[in-house]
Amino acid sequence: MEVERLALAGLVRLVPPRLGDERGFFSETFNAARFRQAAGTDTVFVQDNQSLSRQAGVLRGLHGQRAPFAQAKLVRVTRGRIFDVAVDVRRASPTYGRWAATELSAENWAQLFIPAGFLHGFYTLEPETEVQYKVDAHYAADHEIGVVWNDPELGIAWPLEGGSPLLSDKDRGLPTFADFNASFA
Ligand SMILES: Cc1cn([C@H]2C[C@H](O)[C@@H](COP(=O)(O)OP(=O)(O)O[C@H]3O[C@@H](C)C(=O)[C@@H](O)[C@H]3O)O2)c(=O)[nH]c1=O
Repeated sequence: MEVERLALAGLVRLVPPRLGDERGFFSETFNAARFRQAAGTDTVFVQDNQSLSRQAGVLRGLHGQRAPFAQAKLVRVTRGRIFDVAVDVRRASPTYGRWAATELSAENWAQLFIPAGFLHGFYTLEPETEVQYKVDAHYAADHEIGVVWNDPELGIAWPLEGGSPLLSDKDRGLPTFADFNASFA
């Protein structure tokens, strides 16, 4: 397994091996023991999620959940390609408010582990993009938190292609990072 630690502590990019033969390939996309060793975490996942985005230029994010339902996520792409982003909103973190990104695709087979305490979002770079991710806490609608994708203070360099991204109504209405911070004051 290829393991790369990204610039923000705890963020890990993993590429599990693919064993190819004339039929195609086989891959252990999640192996608890190998994952624990590679990511250096005791995370126990309790829910698997999948989304399909019909077109390139769909943006979902930036999302998280408040304690006690904060979620660590292990994200991968089984069809298409995304620009995947994590924003550090761990209150005591020296990198609070900083973001990191990596490309995940069905082709590169990479996964991103995002610890609890980050916001997560992605932008689809191809049509019919299928994202699958494991989370370590159940969905809790009344504990959802978020920040608007284009917040100027965060300054995420989304690789926008062809104008405005396609967003949900909920994501269009997310607060700025300043308002998000004020809600903790
Ligand atoms: C996230 C989630 C949503 N839902 C429901 C709520 C709603 O009716 C429908 C679609 O939800 P959303 O619009 O929030 O879906 P989406 O915008 O794809 O939200 C996801 O975005 C990415 C970036 C993440 O990191 C995820 O954790 C999640 O927040 O699915 C669940 O039932 N369980 C879940 O775990």
